[in-house]
Amino acid sequence: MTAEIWDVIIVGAGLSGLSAAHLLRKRNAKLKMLILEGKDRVGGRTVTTEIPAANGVDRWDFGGQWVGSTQTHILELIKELGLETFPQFNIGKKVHHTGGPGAKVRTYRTSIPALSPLVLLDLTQLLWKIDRLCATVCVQDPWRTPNAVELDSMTLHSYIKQHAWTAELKEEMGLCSRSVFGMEPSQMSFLFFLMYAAAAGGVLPLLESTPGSAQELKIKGGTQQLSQCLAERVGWKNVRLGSAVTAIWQDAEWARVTTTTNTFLCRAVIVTCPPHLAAKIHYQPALPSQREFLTQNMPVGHMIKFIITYQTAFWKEKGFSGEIVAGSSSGCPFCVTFDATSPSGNAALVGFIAGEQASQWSSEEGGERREAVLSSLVKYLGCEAASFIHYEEKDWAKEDYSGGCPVNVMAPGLLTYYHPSLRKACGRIHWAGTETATLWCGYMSGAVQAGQRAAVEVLAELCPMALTQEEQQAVEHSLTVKDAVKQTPSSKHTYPSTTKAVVVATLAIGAVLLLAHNQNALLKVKSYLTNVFSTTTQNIFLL
Ligand SMILES: Cc1cc2nc3c(=O)[nH]c(=O)nc-3n(C[C@H](O)[C@H](O)[C@H](O)COP(=O)(O)OP(=O)(O)OC[C@H]3O[C@@H](n4cnc5c(N)ncnc54)[C@H](O)[C@@H]3O)c2cc1C
Repeated sequence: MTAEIWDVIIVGAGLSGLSAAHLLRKRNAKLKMLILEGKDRVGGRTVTTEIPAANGVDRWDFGGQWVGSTQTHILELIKELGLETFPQFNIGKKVHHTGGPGAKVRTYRTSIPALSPLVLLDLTQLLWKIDRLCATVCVQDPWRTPNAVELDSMTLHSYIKQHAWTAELKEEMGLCSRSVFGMEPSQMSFLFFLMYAAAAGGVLPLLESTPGSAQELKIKGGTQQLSQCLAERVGWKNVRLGSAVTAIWQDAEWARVTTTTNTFLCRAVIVTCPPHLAAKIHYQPALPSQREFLTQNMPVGHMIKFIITYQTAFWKEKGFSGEIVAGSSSGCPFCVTFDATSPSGNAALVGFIAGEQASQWSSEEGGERREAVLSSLVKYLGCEAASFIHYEEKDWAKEDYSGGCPVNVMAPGLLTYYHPSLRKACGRIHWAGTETATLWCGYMSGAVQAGQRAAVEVLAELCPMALTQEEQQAVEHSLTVKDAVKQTPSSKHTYPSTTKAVVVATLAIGAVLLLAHNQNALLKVKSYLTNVFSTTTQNIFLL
């Protein structure tokens, strides 16, 4: 069989692969470029599906959904493709249930969760510490972060255990980890968590649905349109669906890319699949052992996303926003829900079963999972929740060529010893995909940034004249630590002033409560102050 000859082959028609293709096409219309995709659709971890709703049918996202105002790469793409965004509805009471099934279900209206003053104090001190550490992280080269080896040798769980005082906050942090990564805090390196947060501008933007955060806006008509529009611009004839790449061979002249049915020759390859799937492709010659070790040890999260449509948004009528946050001890299968009413007014809720809850509920029958979700919704929002129009869910662990979501994380030790190989090209092979991004890594925006970066690398090899001066410099000189830190949006996001006020108030109340009633807590305060003192001293010496 004779092999087809192309200039560039891109593995994966998700946002990263199609963004790379789009940039290559814009810079050099003559480049012969082919995108090979394992699924029978474009979009990868974004998929928009039509389901029954109050006014007939409507479209909802079952993968990536929200964008935020600091996510410049995705926002520019949305604008370029002529798509529109609309804000996430978050007005009204939010429901919060942690502390065990018997604990009181609380409601609150601000961005500060309904926690006791003591837990709020604990939360504030923990976030403050983590955000200070985030500011020291070099996202581009995380192994250069001060104390990198120590930070990378612990998990998020061990850091929380050491630095959070209250059991409720520990549960709260588990919940956050589950809803952001689809993973438990014990499964990821603390330095990885810091890097991920730093790439988003801090911890708060990962969690809130306020300006600057990850859950601020949604795209009218759904996010899969981004990939469909990109495929249109690149040319559908250059996208081959149902074409999973199984092997990539390289020699001095060519890269040979094979699928189960075809072989292609090309001068450069961009691999955009998530690291655990990139590791399944056979490479000849073998990739450097650092790269192999890295990708074989980057587990992917587990999320089941569900949408439930209703005749009316009864929760809004009752003064609720639709946001429910429930800890694993509450007995609720999901960790979080939000209002998902469509721009055309079809009422819906969206929710996530994630981390250990996803692995537990994934093995149950679909009907049982649905009943458990509904009974929790009835408990938190009222009996109207039982009268739904349609329930639809997607278990991403069962999706071919994804095998989990939303992102791959790194176990302890990987960042300090193996991370340089994550983005470093191996001969003719360049690496993209959201996991390789330095801004909003793990998000759709990161996928676009990473695809564009890989396209620039390929242009530098195949047609350097197509690069801007800035791009040429970026390729020639890998960024310095200082520049990389400067690039992260961290300085843009500050704590809301209300949070600052709460810090002061809760510090005072918490201190009085602690000292007056609890000998054990007194010891914790002492150990905390000693810790702050020793960290400050250490930092002074590190300066
Ligand atoms: C449930 C869920 C919720 C999310 N929520 C958000 C959110 O609200 N906001 C946000 O910004 N992000 C969110 N994300 C993450 C976001 O969707 C991803 O970061 C982004 O889509 C990743 O794009 P990518 O191109 O890097 O990877 P992918 O989309 O995974 O693309 C890789 C492509 O490679 C293909 N592929 C894999 N192996 C092969 C092979 N061997 N041969 C050929 N093709 C192959 C895959 O089929 C896939 O199409 C969410 C994701 C999920 C699943």
